[in-house]
Amino acid sequence: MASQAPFTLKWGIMATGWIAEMFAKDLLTNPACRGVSDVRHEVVAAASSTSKERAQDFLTNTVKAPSSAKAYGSYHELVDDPDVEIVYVTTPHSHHFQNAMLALEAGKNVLCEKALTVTASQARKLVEKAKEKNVFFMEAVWTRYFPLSIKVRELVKSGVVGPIYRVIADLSFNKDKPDGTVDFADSHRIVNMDLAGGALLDFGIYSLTWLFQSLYHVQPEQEKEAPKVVAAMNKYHTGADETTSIILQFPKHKSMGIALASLRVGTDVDGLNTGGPAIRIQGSGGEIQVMGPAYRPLQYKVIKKDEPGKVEVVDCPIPKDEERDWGHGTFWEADECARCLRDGKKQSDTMPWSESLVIMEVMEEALKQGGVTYPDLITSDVYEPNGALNTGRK
Ligand SMILES: NC(=O)C1=CN([C@@H]2O[C@H](COP(=O)(O)OP(=O)(O)OC[C@H]3O[C@@H](n4cnc5c(N)ncnc54)[C@H](OP(=O)(O)O)[C@@H]3O)[C@@H](O)[C@H]2O)C=CC1
Ligand SMILES: O=C1OC[C@@H](O)[C@H](O)[C@H]1O
Repeated sequence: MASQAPFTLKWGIMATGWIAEMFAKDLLTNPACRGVSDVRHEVVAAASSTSKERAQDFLTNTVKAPSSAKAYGSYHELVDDPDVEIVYVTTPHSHHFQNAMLALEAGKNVLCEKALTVTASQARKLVEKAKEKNVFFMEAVWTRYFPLSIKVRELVKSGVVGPIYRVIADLSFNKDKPDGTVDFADSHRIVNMDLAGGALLDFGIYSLTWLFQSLYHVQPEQEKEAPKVVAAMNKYHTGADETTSIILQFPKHKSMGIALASLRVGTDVDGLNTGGPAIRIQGSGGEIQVMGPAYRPLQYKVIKKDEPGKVEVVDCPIPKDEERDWGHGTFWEADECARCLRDGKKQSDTMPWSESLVIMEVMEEALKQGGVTYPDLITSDVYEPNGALNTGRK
């Protein structure tokens, strides 16, 4: 019997920074290397707000896209390209609302990097626009699509360690310097308030992802309970949060989660994971541990209360395309986008709009309690197609 041709999704990459490179290279890997045959990807265009030359260099030299891929010197041109079926928004958090709206307004499907937006209101407006335009829209929380995450969600649902009552998740990097600063220039997007920097929106979202994956997402729809939030933040001299701790309480489910993020201490103390798991999913009958980093986990362990000393260790390596010498792990979320589009779905069941919105509400509340206030330009939910965030750097 002849096998069906794979569904092909044609991508346009908006911006040419670090994650754009990781993702575009993943798109260009052979899906067979990860055992996928039903979908495939093409990079048909990339745009840089800096210059067309930068976009061309990105396509030709950085990611080695086919020569037919088009380079644009503006985000506007990218979203107007009829060959582009889905736009991947890879700008700093500050820009996501305006850039994703630009693409949605043009009728494009959109995969938008995390954190989805700076405010919950911005996220709601994007969801409304996706609905109005009848297009696919998803927050790029790639970790959720890892086979490891899928397996851990299954384990949680199966009750292998009993009902889950507590989850502790940490994504922190020790960037502490003896002079009291951290190892990022004040202009760097991770600490720059104009770019919505800070530990929460950059790292903490992954800690929250693990809380939400194992305490919220797995709950039946009719039982879903938005958490109560208690948060504390220490602020860096730029005004961004440098160490953030959030407690989420789900009283109806008798469960709690603790999400941690810091630029001063590291989850992985010595680079060898000697410090233990980044994530502990604790049930009455045992615990599932995930070795970090939280965004790209490669191993989990199951420890049961009634089997003392016995630890099931499962490695989940990221497959590599040997020919392209590449495999970062973002291809699984790309495959999800392709399958959703193939199947006519406008949102992903694994990262539904409703959950992105609840997470944005949680982060907004945490920022409020922590006293972090971002500039008006980047918290506005008024779409400005020709504003600075859509047309070039301020
Ligand atoms: N999923 C993941 O694992 C990761 C996700 N991220 C997320 O991706 C997004 C981008 O992060 P990352 O790639 O590390 O960031 P980079 O700074 O490396 O790239 C961001 C790009 O955005 C464009 N840009 C437009 N306006 C500005 C501006 N005012 N200042 C800086 N850049 C601007 C630039 O591209 P150009 O000049 O071409 O327009 C720039 O190269 C963030 O939301 C981040 O949270 C980041 C790292 C990993
Ligand atoms: O999303 C991310 O994951 C990896 C981190 O290094 C990066 O800063 C962050 O944006």
